[in-house]
Amino acid sequence: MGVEIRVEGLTKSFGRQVIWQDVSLTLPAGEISVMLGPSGTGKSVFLKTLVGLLRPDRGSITIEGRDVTRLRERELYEVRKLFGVLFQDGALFGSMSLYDNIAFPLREHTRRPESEIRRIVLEKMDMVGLIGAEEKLPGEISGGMRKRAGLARALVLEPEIILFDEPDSGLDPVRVAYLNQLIVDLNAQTGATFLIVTHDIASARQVPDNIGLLFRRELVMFGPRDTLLASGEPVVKQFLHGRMQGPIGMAEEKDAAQVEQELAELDAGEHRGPRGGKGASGEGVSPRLLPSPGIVRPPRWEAIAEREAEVWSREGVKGA
Ligand SMILES: Nc1ncnc2c1ncn2[C@@H]1O[C@H](COP(=O)(O)OP(=O)(O)OP(=O)(O)O)[C@@H](O)[C@H]1O
Repeated sequence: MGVEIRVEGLTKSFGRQVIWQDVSLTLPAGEISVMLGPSGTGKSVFLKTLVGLLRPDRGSITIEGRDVTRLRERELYEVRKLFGVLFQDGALFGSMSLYDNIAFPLREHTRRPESEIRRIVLEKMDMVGLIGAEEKLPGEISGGMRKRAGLARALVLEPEIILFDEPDSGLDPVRVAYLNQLIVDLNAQTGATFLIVTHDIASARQVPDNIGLLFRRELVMFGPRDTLLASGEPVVKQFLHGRMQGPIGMAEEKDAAQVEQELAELDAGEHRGPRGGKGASGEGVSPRLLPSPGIVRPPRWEAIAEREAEVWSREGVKGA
């Protein structure tokens, strides 16, 4: 399971405001990719464009041989069945129990009998650790549980692609750690292609196979996690290490002279940034989060390990 998404030359603007231009990348089938970028760089717009909710100005999005940007509403409806989406707040119906919320896509899009719906809903609730909470209303549970319920709902139609819009927003670090493990486990179990938009650097460092970074209306870089973690590109480095020093400013991009001075200071070791020294900001290629014991790992995990070892030896970076 899991399908590839090939994006070529994609440009999106609203009126005269260009959001991003000439974005090209391939989300490999069955892998986890993360899209990073400062606020307002159009990450959510990117997700909406992939599912055909927004039309780009130019470019193509190829999924199973079809270009999403050129499909009519009827065909788009079919392609959308390949997708499961986890919205920021879980997007649950407040007046429905968790069970009914999770059953909703099955009742809406299939003619399956209630007995089968029950089997599927309970299976997905079990996968996300929500057994026993079937009758709860969304307002009666924590934010973390709501996200997991949203995830169970995104899973019921067995999608080939799952899009996560800031799954970790509003969660404490422990809940984020559990959610990350759940994401890695679900990816190994379902084999679906995952794309996660997040601001959480720790998650971006450990969870994905691939990382992309949007900045200044461009896709600065997209590639294997280990390549980006070892990258010397100033924007990538600043973002992945959560530093103030670098091209990304508080509200606006900084001028070139200021960036140069900050980077020179950093190199000279005069200024270690808000999080302290090298180790504290987690530099280097940190290890991948592995699927939990007992979960059968898809064959690609071996290839990932080989690829990472290759980068480590090329970059001379030691994995932890
Ligand atoms: N439907 C729309 N019409 C006009 N402008 C829009 C529309 N949707 C988004 N925008 C604009 O596109 C830009 C990017 O928005 P988007 O929400 O995708 O950013 P983001 O990177 O997801 O931000 P954040 O990280 O803060 O969630 C913003 O300037 C926003 O105002």
